[in-house]
Amino acid sequence: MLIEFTKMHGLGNDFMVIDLVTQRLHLTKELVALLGDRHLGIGFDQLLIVEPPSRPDVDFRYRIFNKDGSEVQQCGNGARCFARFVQARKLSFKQRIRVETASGIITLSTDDYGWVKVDMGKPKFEPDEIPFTPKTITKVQNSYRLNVDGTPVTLYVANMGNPHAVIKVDDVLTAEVEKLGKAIESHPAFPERVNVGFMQVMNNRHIRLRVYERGVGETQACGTGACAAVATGVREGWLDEGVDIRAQLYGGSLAIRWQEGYPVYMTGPATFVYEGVFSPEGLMAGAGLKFAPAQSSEEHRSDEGHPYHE
Ligand SMILES: N[C@H](CCC[C@H](N)C(=O)O)C(=O)O
Repeated sequence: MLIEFTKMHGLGNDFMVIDLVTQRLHLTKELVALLGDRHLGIGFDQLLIVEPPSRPDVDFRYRIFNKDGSEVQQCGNGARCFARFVQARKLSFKQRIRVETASGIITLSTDDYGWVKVDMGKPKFEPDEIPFTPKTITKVQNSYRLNVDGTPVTLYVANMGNPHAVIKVDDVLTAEVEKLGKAIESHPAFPERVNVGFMQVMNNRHIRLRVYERGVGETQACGTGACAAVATGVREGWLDEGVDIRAQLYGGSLAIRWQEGYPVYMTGPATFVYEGVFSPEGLMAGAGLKFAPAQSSEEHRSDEGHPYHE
């Protein structure tokens, strides 16, 4: 059995995108991790799955898996690629697409120049909404002091459907992204782990950002990370509210806009790289793993079930 896929990226945050509307695939954590392996598989930061909607008021279901095989609630750069993918595969002829994700519904709007604007929903900042559950909460205004391997770190927390920690730094180029990012990503204070953003405020309309992503490591760009960072900056008065803020990442810039009480809007590009096919049986056999083909249309959900809140 061969499965068609498309390789895409959003500012260098790279994805494998699979249409499970017209194809069937039995997704397991092992198969996802194998597909994400840049030597044994295709290689990606995240795997994006397009599924039929489970409710009449949306166009598709959008599922996201990190390269470590973990299924997560949201992926901003991926959402832009999702919109361009479903149009290219003629799964939708709409310019405004509503998709359900594990963290709720988002709306994707494409223009004639290849850019995509996404309503990413409203940010949440309360610890239990992240979730952020340190043994003792040391709060200074909206920031928290967290002991990271003996070093006190000041961070902000935000949920964009997925959990984010945001650290304000003087210079992203000298920030200890790998060391601190790794330690905070799996810190016990974040029971679902966390994406860790390092934000340098250039001026009230421009930030530089690096993100150590949950389940991946540092990526070239992170859409939800940019949304979490800008929302934090607006809330702290470092950034202007209600206007496009330039979020400059290694892979390029996104336009992020937010003001209290409204969703975060993210606008940016989505890029096609190549199309291909793969054999799940061949891939798993090559890695010494057994592949069980999908039995029924329900079978292509991941073994662990899905984190959908019906
Ligand atoms: N790269 C993605 C974020 C993926 C988030 C994932 N790493 C998680 O575990 O939440 C983005 O553009 O928003």
